[in-house]
Amino acid sequence: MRPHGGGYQPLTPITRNTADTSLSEEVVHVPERETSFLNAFNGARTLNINGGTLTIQPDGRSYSYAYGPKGLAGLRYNRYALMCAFFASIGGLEFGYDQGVIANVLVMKDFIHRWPISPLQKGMMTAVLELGALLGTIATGVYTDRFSRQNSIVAACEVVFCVGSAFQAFAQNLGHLFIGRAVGGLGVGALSMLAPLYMAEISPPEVRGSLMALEQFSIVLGVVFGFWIGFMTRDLEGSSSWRIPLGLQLIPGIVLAVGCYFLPPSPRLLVLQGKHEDALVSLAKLRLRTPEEAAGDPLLQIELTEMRVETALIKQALTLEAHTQSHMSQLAVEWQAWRKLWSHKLRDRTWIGVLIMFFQQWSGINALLYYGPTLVHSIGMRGDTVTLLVSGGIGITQLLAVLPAIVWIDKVGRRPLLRGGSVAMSLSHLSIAILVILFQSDWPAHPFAAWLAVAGIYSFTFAYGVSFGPIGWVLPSEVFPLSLRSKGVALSTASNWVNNFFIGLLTPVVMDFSAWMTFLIFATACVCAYIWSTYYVPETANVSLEEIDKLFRSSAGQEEATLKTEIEEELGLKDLIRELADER
Ligand SMILES: O[C@H]1[C@H](O)[C@@H](O)[C@H](O)[C@@H](O)[C@H]1O
Repeated sequence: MRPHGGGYQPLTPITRNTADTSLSEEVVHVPERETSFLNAFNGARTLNINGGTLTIQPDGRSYSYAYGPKGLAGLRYNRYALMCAFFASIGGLEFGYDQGVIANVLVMKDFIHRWPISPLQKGMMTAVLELGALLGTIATGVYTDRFSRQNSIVAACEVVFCVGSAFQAFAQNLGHLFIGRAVGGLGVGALSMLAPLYMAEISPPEVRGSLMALEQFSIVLGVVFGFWIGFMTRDLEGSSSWRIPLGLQLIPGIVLAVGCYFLPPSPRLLVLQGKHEDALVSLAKLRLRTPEEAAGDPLLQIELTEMRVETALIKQALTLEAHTQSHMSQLAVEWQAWRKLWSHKLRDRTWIGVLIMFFQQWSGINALLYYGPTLVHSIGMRGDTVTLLVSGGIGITQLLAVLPAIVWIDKVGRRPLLRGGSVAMSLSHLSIAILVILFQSDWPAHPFAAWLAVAGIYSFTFAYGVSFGPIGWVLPSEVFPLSLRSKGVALSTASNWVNNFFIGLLTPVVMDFSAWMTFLIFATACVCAYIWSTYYVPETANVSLEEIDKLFRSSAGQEEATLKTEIEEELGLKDLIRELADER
């Protein structure tokens, strides 16, 4: 028997008013043809519930649900969640915009004339934002669960980001610019983890990947805007050439901060904070149900109960630890929570969060974004064409590539995209390395080979853009349990910033030493990424966030599994599924 008084309040059992729902067994709308095909073999039943489906396996216990079809078609059924996710992703736009704009600003005539800084200082100007972002990410991981997700986003935008951008745009000396970038970085870091976190928490399982890939869409849209706006203003007279593009980033920051007041709160965070009624209201809104429908809708009840089960499970575990923690300082409790991410139960997931960002960065995308022009320069191309072709082109290619990712990520799943993407990325790097070895001594005599190398850059970028680009922002928010999700995502985002920082630092050094070796290093990283995604990454597509626990069951322990089953029984989840399974 599970010990009682274990720290979670038993909740009112689920009461379902079937009269309010359109529950029918005859399959009016099955999300996937394969599902019904498979069902015919394994005896699973698919029930249609208010436009969504619940598939119950013959054991009467395992189930999966969806509010609509998978992939793009499902977005129509989740248009409100889509709108909210799209809005939250403006946080990513800010992040990409800075990357796009800074490359242009640092080479603008007025800027160089006013502040003739050394290459090292230029590097520091870029890196200080990354370091600020790293700090912002970790700090957000510490504090965010105490507030609503919207308030955290507003704080990141208003207080930190807007102050940072204003400092940059109105800078009177280098110090202002430096401070502006460091402070702005704090906000960028906070937003880069808060937006995916919120998006994962409001998304239904069947379109979660597509909705979350919007983060990457916004980041690269930001890169494209930043690059082209900087490109257009760079010949303006005086400081407006760089003040305008730096100042323009205030606009999306303000739009996001104001719009946040209209976003529904994250139902998962509300459950974690014990506000179950509010969570149901928010969930109903997100799933396009009226409050009256919500009370009797089995899909909503299942989703909400799964969240309650997980929270109860965590609280239970925390109560067992409370004894140890009662004499600990706040700081020690916080430290304990971070350490838990590396406990044997959770470290598989933590590695996934950290490594996906490691491989995303070591694929070499930012080496191309930051130093691509230098590279293409070395293969005999000059002037504006170079910058346009590489920096401008890479942004646009990434933007185009994210579209198929949005369509496929839930249909074919995360793993096939990661595996296919890493093969294509390593082949592209490898061919560039070979071309460099063969023709570096005389590029002008081999224009075809030079263009082939440019094609290699583009094919790499496209492969990255459908795989590690978007999935780097999807996977971390999916794999962690509710109580540690914000810290886990913070750690994974921190891995993005740390590796991003090292790539920026090391690429010019290695490139200077040997261009082909640089590409070979990236090719090797992509081969490792292939092995890793094949053997270590579980498929999280179409699984609810709470059910993802099962994918890691191997490391979660039998004791916890039994406890979970008991809590599911107690909160009525099992009864609800059984009742639905028996209903004729
Ligand atoms: O996903 C993004 C995106 O691909 C950006 O272009 C890149 O600069 C970032 O570092 C990365 O995290």
